[in-house]
Amino acid sequence: MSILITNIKSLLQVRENCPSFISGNDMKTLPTIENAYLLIENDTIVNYGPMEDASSIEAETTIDATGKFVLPTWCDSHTHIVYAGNRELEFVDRINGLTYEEIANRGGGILNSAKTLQNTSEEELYNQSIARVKTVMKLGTGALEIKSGYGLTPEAELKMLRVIKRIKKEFPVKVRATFLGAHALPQHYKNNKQGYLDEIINVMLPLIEKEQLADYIDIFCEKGYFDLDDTKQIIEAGKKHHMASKIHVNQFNAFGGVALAVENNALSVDHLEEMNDEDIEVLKGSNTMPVALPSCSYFLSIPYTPARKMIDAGLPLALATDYNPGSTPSGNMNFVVSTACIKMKMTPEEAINAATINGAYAMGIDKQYGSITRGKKANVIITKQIPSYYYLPYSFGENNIETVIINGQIIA
Ligand SMILES: N=CN[C@@H](CCC(=O)O)C(=O)O
Ligand SMILES: [Zn+2]
Repeated sequence: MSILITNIKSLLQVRENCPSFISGNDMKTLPTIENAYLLIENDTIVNYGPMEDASSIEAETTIDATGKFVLPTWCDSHTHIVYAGNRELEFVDRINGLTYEEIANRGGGILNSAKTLQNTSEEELYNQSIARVKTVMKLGTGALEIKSGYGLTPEAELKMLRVIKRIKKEFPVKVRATFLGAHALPQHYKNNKQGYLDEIINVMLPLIEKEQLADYIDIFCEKGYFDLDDTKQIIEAGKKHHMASKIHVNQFNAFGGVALAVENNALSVDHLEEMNDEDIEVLKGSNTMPVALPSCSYFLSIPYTPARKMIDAGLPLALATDYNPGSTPSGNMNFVVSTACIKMKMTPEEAINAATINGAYAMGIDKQYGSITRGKKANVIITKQIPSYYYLPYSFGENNIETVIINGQIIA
């Protein structure tokens, strides 16, 4: 199967030799080819260039992209898209004055979702989750990291991870799985946090490795959830089972979690709504990708990750949705890119770099995803006719996507 896209107004994020990620000042550059073509064969980008070089190329399907832009699909490196039910009652509780923390302390929040998930069959969980996966694919997401963490028992965590594995197998979207057993302390371990950590380390992790259910490990490093010592235990246990770490950290409080993650070579540190100078300093020159989740800040009315300060200090930054029932019931990367520009003062170029190649790095797939590069996977968005690519973040809430191609398959 071959697809030739012709007359592309501008082909975005074209990188012959794509670096693993883009940092600091370089994030301001988005390499493009004007009036371009793109050739896909099966699941791979095989060629591209200016239209005048395309005259002799033939393909089974040709798409005329006159007036339209083509760019890599979004790489959403932080989601909890596999969950059961919703939490719209808590949403109304928050409107009426309760805080996220107060809701969690009453047994709502993550524990509420865990209860629902424990009582949901694997088949039903799969069906609820794939409805969301189909939606985000149509919104231009071609790669998804998906976390467990709403199970909180060996049985329910494995149920979540098996659903993720099935999505990985049955959908063209690229999926990476992260084990987040340490998302919250379950009720039955209320006064025995070490007991739960031991269960994660000695019971869950060996089972997960045996069934090859997770690529990465995660923990919610936050006051009232898990502290630095707990985080160290989880990162080290992950290493023993060949899982690099991606850490929820600095969502509400900054207390050294970023430094701990960097020292331990974490692949990413995610949230970062609260950042002090030391956090920025330790990230410099490291291989750990900072990941901002602006939809979460929007939905919870908490600070936005200080993107400007971080990028101006020379750091890279990735953008992701955090799609989950409690803090971000949305998996729309277009909204994330808009919000990053509007609220975090990222330029459109910075936001697109953050949502493509840097997102790919934050989920360990930068060799095959995140840019228009010969040999990379054929994952592209074709926009509607729009005046410029600035229009993508500018027209927030509007759907500017006409066609999505994932793994060489036309999705929408
Ligand atoms: N912060 C921790 N975990 C999720 C939200 C969990 C929930 O409220 O269900 C997050 O990334 O925002
Ligand atoms: Zn999260």
